[in-house]
Amino acid sequence: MHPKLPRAARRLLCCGGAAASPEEDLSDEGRRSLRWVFSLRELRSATNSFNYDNKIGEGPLGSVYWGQVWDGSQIAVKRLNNAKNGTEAEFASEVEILGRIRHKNLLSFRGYCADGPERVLVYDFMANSSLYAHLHGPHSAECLLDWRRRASIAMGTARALLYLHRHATPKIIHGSVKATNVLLDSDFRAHAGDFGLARLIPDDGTDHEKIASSESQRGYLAPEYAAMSGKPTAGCDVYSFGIILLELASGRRPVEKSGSGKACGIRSWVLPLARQGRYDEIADSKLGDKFSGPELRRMVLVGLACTRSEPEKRPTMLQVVPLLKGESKETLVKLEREELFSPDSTTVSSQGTPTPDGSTDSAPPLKKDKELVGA
Ligand SMILES: Nc1ncnc2c1ncn2[C@@H]1O[C@H](COP(=O)(O)OP(=O)(O)OP(=O)(O)O)[C@@H](O)[C@H]1O
Repeated sequence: MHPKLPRAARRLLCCGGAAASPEEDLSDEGRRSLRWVFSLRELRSATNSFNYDNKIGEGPLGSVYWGQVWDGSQIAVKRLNNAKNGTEAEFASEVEILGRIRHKNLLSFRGYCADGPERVLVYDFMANSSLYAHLHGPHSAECLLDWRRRASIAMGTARALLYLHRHATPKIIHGSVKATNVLLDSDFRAHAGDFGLARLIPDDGTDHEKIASSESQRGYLAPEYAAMSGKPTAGCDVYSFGIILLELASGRRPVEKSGSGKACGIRSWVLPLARQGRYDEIADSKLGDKFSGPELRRMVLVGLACTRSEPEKRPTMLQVVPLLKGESKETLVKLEREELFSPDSTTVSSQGTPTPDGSTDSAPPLKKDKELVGA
């Protein structure tokens, strides 16, 4: 499995003046001042020629390989199937824009390779794989996600999205928020991955469609997305994030088959239990009784608010962060009243047809953060 170490990654540019040594670069992911361009040869060497044994994942846009570079550090290499038809320089300039977007809860770019038809992105390798792997995948039996870790993953992912929506330059709609894109480092800190990839794939809709219809995206798409011709909004990110909150609290998948064999959205499953105050039954059984009741209730309520059918009724990430922290107690009480006790808020619409997420909401909207509505 161990690939040969490549000779050296070439230093491309140094932001902010002072040149840092590679050691400094690697010791502080969040404030790394160097970025790198990798040659195809180096990446082949790092991944044992994109060997099948090195493959750690596959998404609609390409395959991800584990690799090791000249200094022994580990990388995740995403080889894109179908990057935008542009020159190497155009691709490089888009990647460099994304490379400047840094936050402790975003997956760090280490570099890229644009060589002939090859377009490859290089990221820090996350030792604990993805949230998906721990909740539903190969690591789920190990039960490594205790309540503290789940709460920290929720908050870390919320902070990453808030940063992308409000503070990054340019502001970015993630567009593919889901458990496979929440990567976990050796301390189980969340790093949102795959942000900004819409800038690198063709605008013709094919790849956006591929992402939307991929198995790993199932259950995360906001109901309004279908009408948006592949251009998600901040509200879509909020919806997908809400699904992640419900997953973290309950351990359920975004969509599961019910006893009768019908697909049941996680929101439709959680909502009636929350209405009856049966939060203990919502809680992932793997947690046993080792969770904070008030925090779980908060996570569920915020998750329900984020997954309202009507985008204008969802909170923004700016509102979500203090809500999750427990800082907006009054808003949470209001939200609970609106979400759970609104007379019109049923799991089936008045026509008797389930809505895309299995519920309808008619509670009055929260006060909106203008900058983000429809961003
Ligand atoms: N930096 C990383 N460190 C460790 N594992 C990673 C890293 N990036 C991706 N992976 C693994 O590879 C898997 C596939 O990632 P990838 O982003 O290609 O697919 P996806 O999330 O299913 O789809 P999409 O391309 O729409 O995001 C992830 O779920 C994760 O297990």
